[in-house]
Amino acid sequence: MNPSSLCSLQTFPPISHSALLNRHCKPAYDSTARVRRRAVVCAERSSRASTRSADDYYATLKALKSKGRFPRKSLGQHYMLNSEINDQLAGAAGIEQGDIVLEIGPGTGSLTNVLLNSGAFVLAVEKDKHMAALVSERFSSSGKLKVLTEDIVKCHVRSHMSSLVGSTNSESRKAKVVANIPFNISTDVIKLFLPMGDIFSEVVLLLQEETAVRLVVSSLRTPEYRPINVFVNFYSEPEYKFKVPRTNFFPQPNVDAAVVSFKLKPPSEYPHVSSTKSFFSTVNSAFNEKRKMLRKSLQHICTALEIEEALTSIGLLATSRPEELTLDDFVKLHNMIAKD
Ligand SMILES: C[S@@+](CC[C@H](N)C(=O)[O-])C[C@H]1O[C@@H](n2cnc3c(N)ncnc32)[C@H](O)[C@@H]1O
Repeated sequence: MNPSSLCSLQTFPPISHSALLNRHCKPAYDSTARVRRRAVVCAERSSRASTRSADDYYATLKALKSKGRFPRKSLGQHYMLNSEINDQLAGAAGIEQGDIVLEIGPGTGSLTNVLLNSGAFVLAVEKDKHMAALVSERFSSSGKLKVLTEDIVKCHVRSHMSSLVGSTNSESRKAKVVANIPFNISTDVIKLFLPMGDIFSEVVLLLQEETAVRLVVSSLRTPEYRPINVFVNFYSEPEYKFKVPRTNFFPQPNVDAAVVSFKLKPPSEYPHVSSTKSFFSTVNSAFNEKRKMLRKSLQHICTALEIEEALTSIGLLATSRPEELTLDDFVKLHNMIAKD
């Protein structure tokens, strides 16, 4: 087994917030101390091998302490301790020299480091002003990082990206989003970025595993199939990449994570609907009362008879329920019954 595969098996025990801020804090158990010592050896080996500074457990604590910070739950601050996973995240997005990458929530900069080392120009959007300052200072000499202290959900992504693409002369290549995001803004981030296939080619996210499965694997006729699945498939080709056990984060969350890549469709490849607003409003209405047949739940759009006729003309049962329709079925149904 080579040293890098040893690193990937490394687990990191949780530590209390008070211990984090305590200068003289010592691990409570011998076994914990051994695990942590191994983590440091591993990090030293990989930094010797790759000339990258490691973002291991101790480096993360040190970085946080330098700003007098401890992880905030409200901001979903679970920092990545395993640089191999950051390498794999960047690898999943195929990051290469000259790419423009938007990173959401750089935190201490462990992923930012990998992205910059891959030759990308990074626009990092960080809500926590202390972490934004930390990451700016850390990479101040790179000349390839711009940090915005903003909430990504309220950020004017398009205008920031267009000024960046202009200034870095990369008009021909689309940008990418690569991020380990707080779990509580996953849906907002997906709704914000998936319809941006005109400026981004892919969005690679580290999500809560359950969310990752729900977005990518949920299939027809299962209780998990929801309007968000129709949305995701409308704008992208999603792929579940790999699971990331919770032990790789500090502090350790209560759930595992997983990496998902969304290859964004260019607008010319979106399914043809008269209006996306009216399409998604139809899909949402269909799922509002999931147990109801579409001929009932869509009666605010047209009569039950018209819905039955539309369903049978596209090869579906007149009694169909929403969880039985693929994206393509919804598109056909909408185009037959929509009034706009
Ligand atoms: C899960 S941590 C990941 C940190 C770092 N990328 C890593 O992998 O260790 C999430 C980061 O997102 C930041 N954050 C939380 N909510 C945000 C928001 N709405 N907009 C931008 N950044 C946010 C947090 O402050 C934190 O730094």
